[in-house]
Amino acid sequence: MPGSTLPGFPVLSRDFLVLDRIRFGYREREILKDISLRFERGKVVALIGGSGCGKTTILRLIGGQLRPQQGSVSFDGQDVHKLDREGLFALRKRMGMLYQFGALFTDLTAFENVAFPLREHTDLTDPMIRDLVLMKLEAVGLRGAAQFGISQLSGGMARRVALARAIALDPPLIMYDEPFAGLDPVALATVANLIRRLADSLNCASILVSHDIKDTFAIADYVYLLAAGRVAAEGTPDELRDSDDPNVRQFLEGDIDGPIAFHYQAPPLAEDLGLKR
Ligand SMILES: Nc1ncnc2c1ncn2[C@@H]1O[C@H](COP(=O)(O)OP(=O)(O)OP(=O)(O)O)[C@@H](O)[C@H]1O
Repeated sequence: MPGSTLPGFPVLSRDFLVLDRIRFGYREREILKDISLRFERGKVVALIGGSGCGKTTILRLIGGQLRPQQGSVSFDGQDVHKLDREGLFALRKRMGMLYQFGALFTDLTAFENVAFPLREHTDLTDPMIRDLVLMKLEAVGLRGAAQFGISQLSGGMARRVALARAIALDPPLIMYDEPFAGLDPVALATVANLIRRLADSLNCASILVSHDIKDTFAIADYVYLLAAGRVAAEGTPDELRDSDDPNVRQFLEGDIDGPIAFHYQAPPLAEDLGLKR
């Protein structure tokens, strides 16, 4: 029964997380005009698009930090923007988030960083928390670094600790906002590989926001290319690579000239310089 929302039936397949005809603007500035996206468990879905096209905004709409002016976000059968405070709190526990540059607590050890959400959101005993933390650190290959301070970790290791923290509560959804930023090629490939492995082993829906096309395409099952507030193209990495769509070609080839605008929306230059009569 695909997409069932009957009580007791888990929401299946492509309907696990659905953004339906979302329109959103910050005050009068419209960022998303008409965005529909679907995500399923066990799949890595990439959101790509030029800087400022609204990728992070979409993650914040999914997490309920922002409210769309039109359209809806349905997460595991629940309308995110119809939940009350407690409902939202419970929902966010089910969404793991890996922020750009990891955002770890620098005064805590790797172990304590991963333990933090468990202490915050569960009543588990200390021995249980200890075992869970060690298992999460093991999953990212860093059990041996559990007692390291954050300053003792390399950039790639810190990102992996942040990943262990993001999966501490076994979320069915993980959102990655620029997880590769600032990593060297080897650390980047390690983190990319982990994102893929975690999607497979935890069967979680994974949303990957990244500018790194090569590594994103290597692990993604499906890709949405956003431009001008809409989905400009979508498909598997292979389909997009073979696409003749000018938006796709411009983005994949990094051309300055093309349908994706270089200029942030502004009044005519002459007007700003006071030259307009
Ligand atoms: N709190 C805010 N108030 C007003 N405008 C905002 C706010 N946050 C973001 N914006 C604007 O909304 C647009 C989309 O921002 P967003 O961060 O979602 O883009 P993005 O695609 O994630 O960009 P990047 O790839 O550079 O991280 C940008 O033009 C940004 O300036």
